Amino acid sequence: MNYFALIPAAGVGARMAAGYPKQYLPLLGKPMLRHTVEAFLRSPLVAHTYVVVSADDGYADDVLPADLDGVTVLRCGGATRMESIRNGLRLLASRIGAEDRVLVHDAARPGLTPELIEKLVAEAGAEPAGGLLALPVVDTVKSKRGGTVTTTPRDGLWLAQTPQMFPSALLRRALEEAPDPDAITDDASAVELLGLSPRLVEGHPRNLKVTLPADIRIAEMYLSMESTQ
Ligand SMILES: Nc1ccn([C@@H]2O[C@H](COP(=O)(O)OP(=O)(O)OP(=O)(O)O)[C@@H](O)[C@H]2O)c(=O)n1
Ligand SMILES: C[C@](O)(CO)[C@H](O)COP(=O)(O)O
Repeated sequence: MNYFALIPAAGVGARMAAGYPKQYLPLLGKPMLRHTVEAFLRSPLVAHTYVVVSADDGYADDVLPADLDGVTVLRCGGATRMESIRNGLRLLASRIGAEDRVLVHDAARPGLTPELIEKLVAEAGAEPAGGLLALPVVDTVKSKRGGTVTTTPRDGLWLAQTPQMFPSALLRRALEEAPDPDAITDDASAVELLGLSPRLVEGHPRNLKVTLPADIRIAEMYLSMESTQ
């Protein structure tokens, strides 16, 4: 069994509003996507990394040149994150075996480390339903429906991170059969819809998703620190 990384990197970064896709923003002088890919290139567990970009992407060839070993750029991005992943899996059907594990990881989470990849694989590599990094909720959680505000018990609540790792055949089936792919914001939820429970593996705050302008400084702070502890 081999482990492959699949990185959706075809988003436009509307909430970042940088004027170009946020995965190419410099963090400590290096493009975000390059930080993200390097976490997988540094991991001895990962056989190969595939990055999905949009067909008209004008940045990826500079950030991930063709002579960079261990990574392949696929120009098959879709209109949503789910579509980009599904298109990537379709292209890779002959290269990734049914029981091989696919680690889907957002380009926009550059704080991932080889140690976090190793932890995910150690704790969920043998799980038939796969697993994902996630963080237990530590704040008090409020719900607002119309004008009514209530407090939701935080026991058992987790915030999903990536990588999210599944046997490739299971992930393919989950994404192909998802009734409303637009409503699915992570891969695990497609697997949950098949009646399965992916394992939650505690991640780390450094693996934040860079979404808003304020996240850039936080990501740079974590990237300047060596340890995940
Ligand atoms: N059509 C899309 C949309 C998103 N993504 C990727 O999915 C990850 C998580 O998405 P998000 O943070 O929402 O990125 P964007 O869609 O770029 O951001 P926004 O929603 O603010 O436009 C990112 O690595 C993004 O590049 C993708 O591959 N294809
Ligand atoms: C996959 C994800 O990063 C898990 O937290 C998240 O669901 C992506 O969400 P977004 O709506 O694309 O920002």
